[in-house]
Amino acid sequence: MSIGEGGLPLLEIDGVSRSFGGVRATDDVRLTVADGELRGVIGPNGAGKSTLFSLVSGHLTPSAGTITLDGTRIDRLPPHRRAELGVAIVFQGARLFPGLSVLENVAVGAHARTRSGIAAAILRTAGHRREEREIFADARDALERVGLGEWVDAEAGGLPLGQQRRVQLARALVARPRLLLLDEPASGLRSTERRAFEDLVRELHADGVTVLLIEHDVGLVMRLADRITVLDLGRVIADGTPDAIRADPRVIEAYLGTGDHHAAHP
Ligand SMILES: Nc1ncnc2c1ncn2[C@@H]1O[C@H](COP(=O)(O)OP(=O)(O)OP(=O)(O)O)[C@@H](O)[C@H]1O
Repeated sequence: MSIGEGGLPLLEIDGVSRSFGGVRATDDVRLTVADGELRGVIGPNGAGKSTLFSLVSGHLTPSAGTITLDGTRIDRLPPHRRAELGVAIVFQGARLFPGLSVLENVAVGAHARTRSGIAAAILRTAGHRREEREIFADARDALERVGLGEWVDAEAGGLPLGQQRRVQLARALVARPRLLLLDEPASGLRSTERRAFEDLVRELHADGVTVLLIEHDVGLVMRLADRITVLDLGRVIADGTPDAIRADPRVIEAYLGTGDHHAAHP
């Protein structure tokens, strides 16, 4: 049995729909991620993966249905409130502050759990200074964890894309998330960078981090995930272990598609 199976539910997406005009981008999606699980979400172009990701991160709200994190409804909360509750996001594409150091970029990720607020930041109270020291210590730990311990002082914008993606991951980890959302984290990476990133996600998962991974690279998801949910035209068409998904005729049809509604193949 792999990690996460049979664990308590952490994320529950229940009957979630979201339309854009006449298009049902997600349609009655149900998906439960267990604590400690690495769940992959795949599907052809336009299947609703990005929409689902935004519904969990809080950048979109559902037209119907509920999303709960460890029993707390989050589907109406703004992204920063979800972050405070433990949802951390690595968005598609690197979005670092290029002129800041690697360490500073990661320290920004700790914002979700700071307590002393803006006034303290301006007044530089003792509490704030202590908090700042803690944040930078945690940022160093997170960078060690992603293999960038030697790079803390480097300018983030000068790093190769594979390293930048690691900085993003560290930035998400420093907030000590309960759920790590990864949106196409391997996109744009060269094959060696891609394999190294894959190993890193595997290590984090082995350490107990719960991950929801949305990814175009089906092979990568098959290798990493405990379970995979397959979307097609906004609906869940399959949900199971990588082996079960690989053999599922509906999945094969959705990808190799007889219909002309699918623009791409895996
Ligand atoms: N902001 C929007 N406005 C209008 N239509 C949208 C919007 N976002 C998504 N859609 C539509 O919703 C459907 C699902 O799109 P979504 O981007 O979620 O799919 P996807 O699986 O992430 O696709 P891809 O793999 O190509 O990124 C598509 O038909 C898309 O055109």
